[in-house]
Amino acid sequence: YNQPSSGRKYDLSMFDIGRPLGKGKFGRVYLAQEKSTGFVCALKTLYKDEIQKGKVEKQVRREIEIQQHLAHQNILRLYGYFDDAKRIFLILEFAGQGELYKHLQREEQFPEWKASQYIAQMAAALKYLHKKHVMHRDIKPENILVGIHGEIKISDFGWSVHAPNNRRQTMCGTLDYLPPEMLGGSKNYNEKVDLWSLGVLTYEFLVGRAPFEDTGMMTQRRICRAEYSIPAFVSPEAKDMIKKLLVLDPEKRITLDEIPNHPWIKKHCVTGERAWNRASSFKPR
Ligand SMILES: Cc1nn(C)cc1-c1nc2c(-c3cnn(Cc4cccc(C(=O)N5CCN(C)CC5)c4)c3)c(Cl)cnc2[nH]1
Repeated sequence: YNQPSSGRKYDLSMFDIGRPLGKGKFGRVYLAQEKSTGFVCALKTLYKDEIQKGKVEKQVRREIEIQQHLAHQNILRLYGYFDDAKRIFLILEFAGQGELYKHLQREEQFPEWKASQYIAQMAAALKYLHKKHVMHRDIKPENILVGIHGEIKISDFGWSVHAPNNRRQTMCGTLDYLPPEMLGGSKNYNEKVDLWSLGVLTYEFLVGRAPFEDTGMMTQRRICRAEYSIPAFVSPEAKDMIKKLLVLDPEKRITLDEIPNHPWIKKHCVTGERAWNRASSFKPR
């Protein structure tokens, strides 16, 4: 296929709309096929009145502006967008295995080899983002999709901004993933916020719940003190990785460059021959 390009002008009549794939706060996502090329994509519809009511025009504009200029295998592509009287349409990459949080709910916990490969892919995507001085700021399972080959793809750039950021953000949704430096509305933080969230994500992949999960105020207090415990079934290498990400001082967190060489990543990283064997012996569950 030749994929849609952001230079072209699109309208709804150019797509055959398929089944709904999911829904979010401001609209739904549909499976769609671009008629002239047969290209399969995900069409995300956002209702303009909902966006105005939710006062998130700036966020949507930023999501489009940022995601449109990104091209990485672990970041969901935004090929283009168009609008009609009532709706904005985002032409997104179709992720063949859907939403990661549903996989995590079904499996409860991921085996260490799978969690390790997911975190290696997240680190590669974040390294690409940070090189462009973009910080995501909302890394969590609900914002990650799974591609047809089981690779993960960061989606939903509604909270991403260009770093460094000194704008106050009203937070909604769970506090579980917020780093200490973003709590209490402090303004000056940088890309290292994504490293803390990567630590929370690693913990949740392996344990099946977030490390600071608690009632409102208690969650904030436990985050600010980095108060969490890791169950005994978690391997020493994985424990070490979590400990090196969930560090209060952003400057003391393990860096994205160091992650690929960490024992927990090297132990499960599958490349070359072994990757081929694993893939060819794959038996669907
Ligand atoms: C389902 C499914 N099954 N299979 C086999 C494949 C899929 C599939 N889904 C997608 C989806 C998809 C669909 N819904 N969603 C969830 C969704 C839908 C609409 C909006 C949101 C949303 O607002 N988000 C903001 C809040 N954060 C937390 C969250 C984001 C969020 C994403 C996309 Cl975008 C691309 N490819 C897909 N492939």
